[in-house]
Amino acid sequence: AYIGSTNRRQCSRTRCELLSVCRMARTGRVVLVTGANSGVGLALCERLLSDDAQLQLCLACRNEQKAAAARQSLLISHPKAHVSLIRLDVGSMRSVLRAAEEIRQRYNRLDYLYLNAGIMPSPQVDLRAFYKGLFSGKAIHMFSTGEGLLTQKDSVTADGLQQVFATNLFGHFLLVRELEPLLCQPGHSSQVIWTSSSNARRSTFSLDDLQHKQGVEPYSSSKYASDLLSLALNRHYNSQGLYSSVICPGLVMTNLTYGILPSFIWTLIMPIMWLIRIFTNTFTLTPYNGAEALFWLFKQKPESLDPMVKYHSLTSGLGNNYTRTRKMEIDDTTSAALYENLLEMEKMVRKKLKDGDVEHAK
Ligand SMILES: NC(=O)C1=CN([C@@H]2O[C@H](COP(=O)(O)OP(=O)(O)OC[C@H]3O[C@@H](n4cnc5c(N)ncnc54)[C@H](OP(=O)(O)O)[C@@H]3O)[C@@H](O)[C@H]2O)C=CC1
Ligand SMILES: CC(C)=CCC[C@@H](C)[C@H]1CC[C@H]2C3=C(CC[C@]12C)[C@@]1(C)CCC(=O)C[C@@H]1CC3
Repeated sequence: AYIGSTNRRQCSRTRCELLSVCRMARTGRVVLVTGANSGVGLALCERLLSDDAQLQLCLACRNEQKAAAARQSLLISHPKAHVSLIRLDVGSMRSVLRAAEEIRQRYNRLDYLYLNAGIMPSPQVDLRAFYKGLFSGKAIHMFSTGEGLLTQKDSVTADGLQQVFATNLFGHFLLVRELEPLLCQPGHSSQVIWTSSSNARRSTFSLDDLQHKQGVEPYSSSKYASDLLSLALNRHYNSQGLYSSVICPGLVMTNLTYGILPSFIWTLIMPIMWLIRIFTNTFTLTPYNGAEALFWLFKQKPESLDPMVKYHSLTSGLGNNYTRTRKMEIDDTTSAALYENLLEMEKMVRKKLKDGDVEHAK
């Protein structure tokens, strides 16, 4: 379903006016974005500040220098903006707990929590699968999802978790749990927005191997898990005013994709990608375009959102951005089972961290 466009049409004027009235009534909204120092996250911050100068924007990043540079660049275009920094390594559970404590001290509510930080370590492209895919009649599907083309090499974190799982999913889950008091406030609704992917695939995920220790597609598995988890969060927290959604930014040129192919190769094949964009619309290519669905959700009433769909940033052949929904291949039973498993894992991680503190104090 076509649901939005930045190239505004006449018919959407009334809706826009209504939205801006709502916006004025709620100034000073608090927005936290993880992985905000580059790529899609940073482009989102730019777009949010251009839309609402009153925002209290918090960039949650693991690298202080990169975060300070991102803040500086935002302040150059928006000198009066309220932009603060928080140190957060979502792959480290101790860092998540520390950052959450700091956030709870700084703010008394949170309106938007963008769970955007993500990694794809040591990606390998399967060239044979690529050539096969080109002539298989499924080329467009292959280009829009990357299905079957990529494998990654995962590692284990200091917490004993698989790095991709910890970063893309579990650290964010713990963050939501820790920020529950700010997100769930009586008479007030909040949005949690996950940057998922079209690469999320059911077949790469297993409840028996949540962390994807056994496979070679931890990225796809972690993104599918985020789709499931978003549904579970809706089931648990909608009654307390928290609404969760997932988006896909499309294929965007960022540090993540420069890890797949070097940036000069991407530059060389850019004309081919513009051509492919005519057929898929998923080649958003720039971080600004990729942030379209994240920005679109910022402007929606959370109660109107559908927990079963993914919101896709798309860019047409002529370069127009819009957001479109696609039904996800998820179900309540698997989603609830994942949620229960994550709660169990959370208990274990908390205990381990506490025991570690006691041991350290001895
Ligand atoms: N680019 C694409 O084509 C697509 C991207 N996505 C998703 O979009 C999201 C943003 O990625 P994108 O902008 O492309 O890539 P970038 O690499 O530019 O951005 C990723 C961000 O996540 C941060 N990050 C990574 N690990 C951690 C961590 N442990 N703790 C805190 N921050 C961390 C990075 O920080 P640092 O600079 O310190 O590494 C960076 O700011 C990701 O979730 C990705 O999976 C989804 C579909 C397609
Ligand atoms: C001619 C041309 C465009 C070649 C590139 C081939 C592949 C390297 C890409 C085709 C589809 C891409 C894709 C991704 C990575 C690069 C490709 C496999 C992602 C998996 C990157 C991360 C995501 O979250 C989704 C992307 C889907 C499409």
